[in-house]
Amino acid sequence: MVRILVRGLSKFFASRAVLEDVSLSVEPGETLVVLGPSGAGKSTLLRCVAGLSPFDAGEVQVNSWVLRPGAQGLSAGAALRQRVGFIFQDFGLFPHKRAWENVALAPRLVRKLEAETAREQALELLAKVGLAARAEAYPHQLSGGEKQRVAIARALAMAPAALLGDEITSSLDPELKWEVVETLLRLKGEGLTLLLVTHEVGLARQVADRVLLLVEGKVVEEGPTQTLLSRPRTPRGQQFLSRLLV
Ligand SMILES: Nc1ncnc2c1ncn2[C@@H]1O[C@H](COP(=O)(O)OP(=O)(O)OP(=O)(O)O)[C@@H](O)[C@H]1O
Repeated sequence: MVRILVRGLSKFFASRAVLEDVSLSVEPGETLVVLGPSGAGKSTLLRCVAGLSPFDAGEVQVNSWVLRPGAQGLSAGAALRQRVGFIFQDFGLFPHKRAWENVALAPRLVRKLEAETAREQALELLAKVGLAARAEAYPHQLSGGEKQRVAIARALAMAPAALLGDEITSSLDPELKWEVVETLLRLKGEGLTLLLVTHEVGLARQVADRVLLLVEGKVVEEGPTQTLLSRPRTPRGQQFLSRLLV
């Protein structure tokens, strides 16, 4: 079971703060959706939590892994990513590899699984995300929703106890979004800790236990999904949500 804690995280690009004193927690098995407009700092926040980007102040703690400011934090991030899966907005699949090969690659290289074991595991994971019949397809032969589900299966192949997802439904048509939401709901049911960032209120409403609003690099407010989305407490939260819901 994984708990994610972020305390007082700040990050600057040149002298401009893109994240300012951001704190959040995701309890084991909980789904937190960070909601915010374009440029709010959502991707940057997720990359800091995954140990993919250095930050300037604060601390990220994922169970016993602690990431601190500077480059040293990034080497701790490499160990952390063995237990935490990261799903990128653009899927990040290898175009010349079949769906199952994309899923089997990291277990082969990092966990040193035998080829046949890695293939069997990949086929099982593709079945779990509803893609058993598409295992032999190349990414260009898959729809956006299918590609995203292969990316989820690939993240699951490292047996993560938590998944971080960056705008994982934003590029999909409405009917394909549902395929991914269904997959997320299933994973949530299995007790995975999920931290998702998005500008889509619909995704937050469908999967989040709690929502955190991030605007211009600052936490505006956070709370249980239904309460926060229907009755934001702060003027900035009200302003942000009314703009999104128009
Ligand atoms: N490498 C970089 N160098 C300088 N500025 C950057 C860099 N990466 C991001 N930024 C800036 O940091 C701010 C936050 O960007 P970020 O991508 O985290 O926002 P976001 O909320 O994920 O936006 P979107 O929803 O549009 O992806 C933006 O103003 C962006 O221009």
